[in-house]
Amino acid sequence: MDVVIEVRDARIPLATTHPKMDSWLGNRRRIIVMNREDMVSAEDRNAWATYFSSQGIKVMYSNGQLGMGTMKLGRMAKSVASTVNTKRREKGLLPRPVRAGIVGYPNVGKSSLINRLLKRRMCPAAPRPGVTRELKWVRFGKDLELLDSPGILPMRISDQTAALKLAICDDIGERSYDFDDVAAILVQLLLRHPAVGSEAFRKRYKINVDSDCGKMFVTKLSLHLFNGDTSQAAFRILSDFRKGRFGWVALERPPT
Ligand SMILES: Nc1nc2c(ncn2[C@@H]2O[C@H](COP(=O)(O)OP(=O)(O)OP(=O)(O)O)[C@@H](O)[C@H]2O)c(=O)[nH]1
Repeated sequence: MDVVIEVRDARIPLATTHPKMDSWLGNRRRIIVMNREDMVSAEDRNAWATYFSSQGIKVMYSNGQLGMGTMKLGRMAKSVASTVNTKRREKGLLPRPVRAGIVGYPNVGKSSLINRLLKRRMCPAAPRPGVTRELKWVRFGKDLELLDSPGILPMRISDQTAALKLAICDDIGERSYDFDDVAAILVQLLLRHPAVGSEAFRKRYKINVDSDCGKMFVTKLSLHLFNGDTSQAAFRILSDFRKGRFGWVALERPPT
């Protein structure tokens, strides 16, 4: 690969980068794509753009579902890797297409981005993690080749908070977590979130939040709506968050 396009979930840009990514990159150029731009606020987008530019990292936003940002991504990949062909020409070799590898965690939108860029359904995309199962090169025009890859996760996610955020954002398979626990943590995160808070919960579910304990709220909601079935209550909270019913908010802010 001449350039690595690392796709992240804009709601959790830190939890969706592989801890070994920097060492794998070596001298390769990298573009970070913050996909799911529609699922965060303009304020979140600006904060992260400022953070990455202060680190000298090229970053762009995209919406893999609607195709926003994909043409820019194609152009950016070609320009970032243009030195490949300059070097080939110097050696008397014919130019070849730039090879861009698209990598990232499961379900962040890699295949959707490629399909949108190619305007064809070349790579399977679905609303669940683990759909892409093999490496696949696809050609875009005469001077760019893209490699779609299966979502990669560390063998063990040592950072439990990151693991919980992946579960909240549906970026890891449902079988690997407990809905009740994950929903309880989500409640806690949203109660503390400046753009959400307890009022959003009161309005949505017509019950008061008595404490900042997420588990207590899941239990209370289960009694209010689901005859005490906490799994159903947990599922409702998670799916409301994923549908933007608490507003489109990022769960991570740039480090200060
Ligand atoms: N709202 C929204 N949904 C998106 C966006 N990009 C992709 N999706 C949806 O997210 C789901 C996952 O997208 P995929 O393209 O299959 O993700 P992937 O990274 O290739 O997933 P794996 O095959 O598991 O590695 C699909 O239902 C897409 O329609 C986006 O920018 N916004």
